Amino acid sequence: MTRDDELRLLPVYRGEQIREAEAPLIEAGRGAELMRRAAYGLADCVAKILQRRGRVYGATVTAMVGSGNNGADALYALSFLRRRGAAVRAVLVRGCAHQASLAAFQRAGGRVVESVPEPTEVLIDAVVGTGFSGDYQRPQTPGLEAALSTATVVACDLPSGVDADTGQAGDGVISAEHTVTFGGIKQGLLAGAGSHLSGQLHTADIGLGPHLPKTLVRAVSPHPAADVASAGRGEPLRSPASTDHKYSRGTVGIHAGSDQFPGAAQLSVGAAVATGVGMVTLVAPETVRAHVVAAWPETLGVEPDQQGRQARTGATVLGPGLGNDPQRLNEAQAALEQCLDDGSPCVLDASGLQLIRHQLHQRGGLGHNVLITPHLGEARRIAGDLRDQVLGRMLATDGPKSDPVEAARRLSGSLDCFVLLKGATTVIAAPDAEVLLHRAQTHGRPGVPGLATAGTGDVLCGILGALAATQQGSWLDVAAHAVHRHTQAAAGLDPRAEASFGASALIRALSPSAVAP
Ligand SMILES: NC(=O)C1=CN([C@@H]2O[C@H](COP(=O)(O)OP(=O)(O)OC[C@H]3O[C@@H](n4cnc5c(N)ncnc54)[C@H](OP(=O)(O)O)[C@@H]3O)[C@@H](O)[C@H]2O)[C@@H](O)CC1
Ligand SMILES: Nc1ncnc2c1ncn2[C@@H]1O[C@H](COP(=O)(O)OP(=O)(O)O)[C@@H](O)[C@H]1O
Repeated sequence: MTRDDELRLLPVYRGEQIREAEAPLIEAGRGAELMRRAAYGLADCVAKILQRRGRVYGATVTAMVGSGNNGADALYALSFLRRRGAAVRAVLVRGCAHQASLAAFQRAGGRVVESVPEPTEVLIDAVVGTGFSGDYQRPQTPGLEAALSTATVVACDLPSGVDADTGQAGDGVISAEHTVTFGGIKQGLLAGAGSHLSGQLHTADIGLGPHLPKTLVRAVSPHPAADVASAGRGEPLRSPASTDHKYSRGTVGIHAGSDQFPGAAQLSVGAAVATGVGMVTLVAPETVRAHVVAAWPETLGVEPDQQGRQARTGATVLGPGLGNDPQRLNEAQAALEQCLDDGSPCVLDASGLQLIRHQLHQRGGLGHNVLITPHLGEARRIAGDLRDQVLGRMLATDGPKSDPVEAARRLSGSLDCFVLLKGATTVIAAPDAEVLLHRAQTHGRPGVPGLATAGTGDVLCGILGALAATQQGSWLDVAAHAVHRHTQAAAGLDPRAEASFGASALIRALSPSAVAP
């Protein structure tokens, strides 16, 4: 287990990087050893699932086996399971299979079948792994659909038909409850559709460690693969010193809310207060301030035209609920320019993202003190402003070029700022091409769907502002902690992922002792 203020960072690879790492070992004649280790890892995971369901001896395990090495891993895994007394079956989806593994499977007592037998307790999906290309059609094997409603599905390396790099997947891909991935976590298991199709992730160490390249992409954990030997630790959060006063602890200024959207200010301010910060200043019109200060009396309210006379805050949040009021946007523009001049951390969210276009004209980019936090739709609008069609295609939800990881990286490079692309997996990209992926999950399983509700982005802004004001790390570390806290609070509120809470409940979950609005 990690401490709350500490994050595990796990390396994440593209399929090609794993293949390159395997190549010297295969050339040295160690391909069979890699495969045995992969198969052992898969069999071990399946055996644990069977033990939880009852017992391994006598259980039925069926694999959908393709003609490449991915299918071979499954055939060897079935041979291991046969030795522990399981009844093992293989459907040869392409009519043929890797010869040595098929021979071993049959020697062990496994049976090749034409349909998925009933009952099948665990179904292994091993049609295609990193060798996948083109379109994927789900096998039309008799009994498969029936088995999918009762069996636990375990994907071998990655669900068949998921792109190992982008996570893109067609309709036919079978959703796995578990994926046992070999050598290192593939990007496609955490991005795009792959992030929810892959289920709970397990990493089998097949000895590639010294051959794996340094990767610029890492996953923010905890998740069950946190036992990966190469896991690193993120910067821990700094607690306030006993000698701190409110100014030295860190102050955040939030430009949020309008007559149309006063609630956004309340959510951002409340989240900043609950996260913990020396002082929260809200820059907003009187009607909004009255509303927010009634809920959070510790807030310092400032009239927008007085903002220049206030002491500067350590971090600034610009955007939640500002709407399209030109005056409010001009005020936010002035605050942004001040941040760009003094280099203090600044978050641009929601309406604040409209300020980007002007800055591009003026300065050609934003700067490394700025973090923008678009969701996919907002990122597509920015791609339009940039007239970047390639980026637009990468940001399509399910188009052939959809690639959220590369999209966030490209946006970060174009704007010369940090990018936090929100979604079920949040992608945090730095201008130097480093990327952190945070898959929202509950007990290791993908999905905190309760976050899909209006106002949770405003809460995230408040957390980001408070952490930026009180921490010294780079935006990459601060944003990872913020997204993690946000998701943990939601998962804690909603352990069964029933999506039954509103954004204001998240604030109380961040700090139960914060005054309830
Ligand atoms: N290298 C190693 O030693 C190690 C590799 N390891 C394992 O190997 C996996 C990679 O194995 P791989 O390279 O054999 O590719 P793989 O994923 O089995 O796919 C090739 C097969 O898929 C088929 N196919 C392709 N596209 C398709 C489609 N659209 N729809 C349907 N089928 C399609 C293609 O058929 P074809 O089109 O050529 O007839 C071919 O038969 C990797 O994920 C890991 O599990 C581990 O054991 C560690 C050691
Ligand atoms: N299905 C989901 N699973 C996990 N997190 C989600 C999901 N949908 C949305 N989120 C998270 O919820 C937040 C929503 O932010 P945003 O769309 O800006 O909301 P709003 O503008 O209404 O406050 C983001 O942090 C996003 O990552």
